[in-house]
Amino acid sequence: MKFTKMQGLGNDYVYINGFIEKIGNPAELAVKISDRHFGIGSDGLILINPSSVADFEMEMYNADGSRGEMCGNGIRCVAKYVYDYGLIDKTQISVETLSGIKYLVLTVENQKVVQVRVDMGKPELKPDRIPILAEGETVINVPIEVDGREYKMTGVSMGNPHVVIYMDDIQHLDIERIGPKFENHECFPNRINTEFVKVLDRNTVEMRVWERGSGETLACGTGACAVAVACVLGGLTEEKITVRLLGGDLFIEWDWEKDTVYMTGPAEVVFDGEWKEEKDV
Ligand SMILES: N[C@@H](CCC[C@H](N)C(=O)O)C(=O)O
Repeated sequence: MKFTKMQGLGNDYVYINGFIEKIGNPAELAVKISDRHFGIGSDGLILINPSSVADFEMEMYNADGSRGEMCGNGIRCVAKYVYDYGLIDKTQISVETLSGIKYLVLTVENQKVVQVRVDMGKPELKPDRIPILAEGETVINVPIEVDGREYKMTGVSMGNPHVVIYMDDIQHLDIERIGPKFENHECFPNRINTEFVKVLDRNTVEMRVWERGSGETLACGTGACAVAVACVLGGLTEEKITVRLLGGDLFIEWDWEKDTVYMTGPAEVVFDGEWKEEKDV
């Protein structure tokens, strides 16, 4: 089975061309290939499939085999894959995801995609699946107790669920300890992605992320969008911001008039490879 490993700001996935390869059990394969010692090593698996409603479909799995509705860094890499490997020659494409169809604009240099701008769609402020809230309530600075300490969380769904937590010091945060406690908190029966954020100025924030199903990653595109929305709602930043992640910067804009969030960032190929027959699932 042929694959391509790609990364967007260090958020790395194994990509499989679903036009050619047929995968019997993608969730199981995601767990095997993501293993950084016994597999290829990645934050998860992404299948690029035919679609009847868009140019392509993105089918995304986290490292633990769970399904993600959307993946911001992943969808930029899908765009690079389909253009660079000759599946399409347009620089404006559509991709079907579990959270709807996304529209992407590709920047091409020397016949290769170097950057992608994604219309990530409308942020949902009504939190999905947070039992502590009454019907219709939004999650803006709502208290939550985690590991014996009270935090204030802002919940934003970018197709997948996120909570944003502000902190003065994210560098020394013990994310391996606190991340799973948010992810598996009783408030989130479907688990959650958590962004720990320090606001630097009105146009710049830095964040670390604990992703549902993958743990700490170097970047999260949907997470960066959720952070931008939360910061605007909290009066902390302008609508256009740079989000500094461990793997590099993303440029996020919440366009009020269109009520959509744009994410712009890079996408890179790491290597092509072949998964050995005897390991197939
Ligand atoms: N890294 C992604 C998000 C991947 C899915 C997430 N872990 C979930 O389960 O919702 C991104 O760049 O958006």
